[in-house]
Amino acid sequence: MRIVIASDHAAVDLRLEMAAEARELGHEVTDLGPAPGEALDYPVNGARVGRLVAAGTYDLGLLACGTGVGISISANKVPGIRAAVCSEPYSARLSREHNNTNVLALGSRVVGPGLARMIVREWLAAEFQGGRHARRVDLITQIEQSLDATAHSDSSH
Ligand SMILES: O=C(CO)[C@H](O)[C@H](O)[C@H](O)COP(=O)(O)O
Repeated sequence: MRIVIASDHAAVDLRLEMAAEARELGHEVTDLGPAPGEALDYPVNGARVGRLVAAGTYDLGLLACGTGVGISISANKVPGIRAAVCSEPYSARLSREHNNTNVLALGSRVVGPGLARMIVREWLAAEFQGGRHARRVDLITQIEQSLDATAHSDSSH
């Protein structure tokens, strides 16, 4: 898959680790930086990755900042982006299988390099399961499009 990756200044080392894992798994990875020592505010790269994935230039995005929170919030402001910040592999896998996430964010001050690689591996291996999950992801899209569908939705199983 075509993957775009970026971070802020707080997560350069973790980003390089994540990129290496994705490349070792055979993915084509484009790294938007920043370079070590360069200061960069997380919304800038959260939005850049979000826009590139939403436009279809890349299939998936990987992000990292100190906690993964700020950069995932930023990516999620781009319509079409479902970014999840994860600190263990189970949520990462389920975020793909159930929520069809297209961006994964990690925190360099939260997870170490080994765990980060495991989370990235799990997320990239997982596939959206569709079915009842597709209905829910469609509802998320409708919220994004201000259609207010959740106000009238049947929330039964
Ligand atoms: O945005 C964050 C929290 O969601 C990240 O942790 C940032 O990397 C952090 O705020 C950067 O802080 P710093 O003081 O500039 O290192």
